[in-house]
Amino acid sequence: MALNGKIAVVTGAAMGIGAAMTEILLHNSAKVILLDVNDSAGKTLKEALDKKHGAETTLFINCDVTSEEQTQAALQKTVETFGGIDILCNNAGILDESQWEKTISVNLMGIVRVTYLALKYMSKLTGGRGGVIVNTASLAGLFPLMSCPVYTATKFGVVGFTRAMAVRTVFLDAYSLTFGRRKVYSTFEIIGVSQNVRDVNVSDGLPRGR
Ligand SMILES: NC(=O)c1ccc[n+]([C@@H]2O[C@H](COP(=O)([O-])OP(=O)(O)OC[C@H]3O[C@@H](n4cnc5c(N)ncnc54)[C@H](O)[C@@H]3O)[C@@H](O)[C@H]2O)c1
Ligand SMILES: CC[C@@H](O)/C=C/C=C\C[C@@H](O)/C=C/C=C/C=C\[C@@H](O)CCCC(=O)O
Repeated sequence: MALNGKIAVVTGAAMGIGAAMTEILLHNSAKVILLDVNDSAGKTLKEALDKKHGAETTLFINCDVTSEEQTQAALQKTVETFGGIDILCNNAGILDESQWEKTISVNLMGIVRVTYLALKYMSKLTGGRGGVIVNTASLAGLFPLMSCPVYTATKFGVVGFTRAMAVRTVFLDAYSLTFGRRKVYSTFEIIGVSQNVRDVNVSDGLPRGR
């Protein structure tokens, strides 16, 4: 996907990997909506990005991905402001074994929540223009870290959810098509593991890899 002109939502964008994703997207002429629960860090980064890339290229929205209401409002404001969503980077995450319920709520439930709410705007099945969803997992989603079992569980969950959604989306797209040859793109990528499901050739209605 060419990034220039695309509208990208990044969760946990105020610092760390999310801030780095934001810089790369802006460097490639995408517009970025930064969602983060840390209001001061988000506003500070927005000020710096305004000077570097121009104020019209970003929007910071204070948003807790554990809140359905805040997430829905942030995505709605994104679409009202920029006209749609092409890219979703589900990046927000914490590592805190002493707060295991919060860890599950942010790392796994947060990604499911933002994905499902964003698909209402992104999916071609509901009037969207399609796009890409990138979920940040971890090596801890591929093999267990004995030092952080709950974090590990959330990241295994992210990997599983992402892989299942990648196949499901292509499958649904394939079945929503009239039979015939048409390219269907659906790419869900995980940091560390890339699950690309694309270029599905639909003939008998069953998706076939290239
Ligand atoms: N740093 C690493 O070594 C590493 C390795 C593998 C995977 N990861 C994953 O990368 C992602 C980012 O990690 P990081 O190292 O940049 O962490 P970080 O702590 O630097 O940044 C995380 C950001 O997410 C935000 N955030 C936390 N809870 C939130 C919530 N409920 N709603 C909205 N925003 C919230 C924080 O405010 C912060 O700005 C995480 O999912 C993490 O699990 C990190
Ligand atoms: C999520 C908040 C962020 O700021 C901190 C992230 C820190 C680590 C993230 C994790 O996804 C990556 C872990 C990778 C570990 C890789 C190899 C060894 O360190 C494994 C050590 C064995 C163990 O700790 O059990």
